[in-house]
Amino acid sequence: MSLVTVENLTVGYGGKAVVRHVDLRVDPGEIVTIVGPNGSGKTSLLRAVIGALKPTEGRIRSKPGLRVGYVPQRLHIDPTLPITVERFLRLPGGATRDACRNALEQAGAPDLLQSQMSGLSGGQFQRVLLARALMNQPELLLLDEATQGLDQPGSAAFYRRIEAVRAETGCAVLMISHELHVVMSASDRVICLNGHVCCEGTPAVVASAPEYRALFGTGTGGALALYRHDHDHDHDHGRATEAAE
Ligand SMILES: Nc1ncnc2c1ncn2[C@@H]1O[C@H](COP(=O)(O)OP(=O)(O)OP(=O)(O)O)[C@@H](O)[C@H]1O
Repeated sequence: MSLVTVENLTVGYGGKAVVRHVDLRVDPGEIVTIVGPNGSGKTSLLRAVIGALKPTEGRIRSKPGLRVGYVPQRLHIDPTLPITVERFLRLPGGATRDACRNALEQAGAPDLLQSQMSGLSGGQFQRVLLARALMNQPELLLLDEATQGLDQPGSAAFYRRIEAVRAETGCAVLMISHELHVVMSASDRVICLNGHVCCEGTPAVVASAPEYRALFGTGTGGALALYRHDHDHDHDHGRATEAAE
């Protein structure tokens, strides 16, 4: 059974539709990436999936009792507020210190427990947000451009961690990214959105689709070659994938 099924979804603001007639499915354990230009409705689609935006048409069905973890695009914390990572992670539901440690380890940031939130680098901050999303052992992890502001090696390392989390926990991932060339190797399926679904399929199929190239140009040719090179072999998802981090 799919974790989430979106059927003929239309959502918008003040009577103006920004996403029209979208079908989408996320199955257990798969990584699905949504790409699309600015303003194409990616965040609105994700907000509808988490129930924060009501459909004007169509419907969204979730597996009963589905545990979801959400990593937002950005989160503002008052820099003058003294709050440690542990306190931040324990805030919502009074989690134990061990649970915080485990989540930080899964997020690839095992040493940050006592760090001040205001002293974290951009990459560390995103790892902490990932840890927070992992606290309730989600079956579905939702990421909204979770690497915004990170440099390319930082983004690539983050997405390698996401792949490792999937391998370790078996969770499915639905994520938004501008950087198809960075997330390609971490994605099973890609959906290209521009108000509606322009094209979808494996990363290689989408990167070479005329609809995708019309939106993003042909500059992904090199990335596609890289992807093909990297994927000229079988994956062992059970193996640690972060040796290069
Ligand atoms: N709260 C809101 N009220 C009114 N319009 C909104 C609201 N949020 C988004 N929109 C509009 O909906 C459209 C889609 O926005 P959305 O944020 O979903 O796109 P996006 O693909 O995630 O963009 P980006 O890549 O820039 O983050 C945009 O035209 C935006 O201005």
